[in-house]
Amino acid sequence: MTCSSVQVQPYLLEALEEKFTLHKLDTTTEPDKAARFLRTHRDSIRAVVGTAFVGADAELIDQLPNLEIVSSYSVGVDKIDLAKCKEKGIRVTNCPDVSTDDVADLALGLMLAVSRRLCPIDRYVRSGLWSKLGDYKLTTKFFSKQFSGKTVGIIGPGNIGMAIAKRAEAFGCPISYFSRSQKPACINYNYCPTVVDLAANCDILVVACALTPDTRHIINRDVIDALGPEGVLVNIGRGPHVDEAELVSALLEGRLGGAGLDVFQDEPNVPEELFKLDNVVLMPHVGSATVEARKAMADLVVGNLEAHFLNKPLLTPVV
Ligand SMILES: O=CC(=O)O
Repeated sequence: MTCSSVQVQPYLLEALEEKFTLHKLDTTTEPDKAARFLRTHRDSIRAVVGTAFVGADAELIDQLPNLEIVSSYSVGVDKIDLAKCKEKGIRVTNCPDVSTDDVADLALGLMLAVSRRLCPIDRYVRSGLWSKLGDYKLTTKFFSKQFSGKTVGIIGPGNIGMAIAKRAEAFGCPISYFSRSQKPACINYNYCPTVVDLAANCDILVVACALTPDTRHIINRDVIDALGPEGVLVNIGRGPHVDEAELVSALLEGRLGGAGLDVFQDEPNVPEELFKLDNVVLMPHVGSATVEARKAMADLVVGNLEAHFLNKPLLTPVV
């Protein structure tokens, strides 16, 4: 079995080491070393443990002639070539549901942090400005805005989208949503048939859908312009959902009110222009990074592998 060892917690590595023969592929290593690793182990590898950052693309799959299963330590499976797996009869599993609450909590945290400018105001205290300059003032720089009651627009009312909607409702926020068709479970929410329509009719727009070819750059210039200079974008989905160059220029030019971002186009690289903006909150892709969720995810990864090798039904199959 191979596992990208840089983003997984020791608990998962220990469990994998205890139950399987584990070969750890350090994906931060030079390409030569990774190629040597694959040449050495290619025939013995029957399973790959992927992550939200490194999955199994066509090139990797083609190098592993005996690959039977990809068990991903993530909800999203956008880093796995699912069509290729299907074609080759390779099974794929992920970790749904166990991090839903944590990702939704982070989305709410980002909405609150951007609206109330929590990060720059925290820096105001840490840098000693409170005692030096006196009480924090409603200057343009730290302009804090009410979150309660704002209209929240959700792209993708799946498990995570609905968990976000439920939380935002508790803050008195009316909910609107976009998906390809109206959802019976969203009877109390306002359906918008296009993303531009949704952006034009909400204060805070949240990306909570899966990344597919259809949803790549679902946040483009038209959507950003519809959201406007008072609007806030929150992305807890995947970086490529957003046309990042458009987002950066909209924020720099004041055409968008703010952004709370947990994911980026080219992680771990974040556009440096964003670092100086007080209306932007940046997270290093940590939506599911709680001790509780990550343990449950690790248990699912191992449980799926055990089920596969014991010829039992997979716990959370994707393919
Ligand atoms: O991004 C995190 C995940 O897909 O679990």
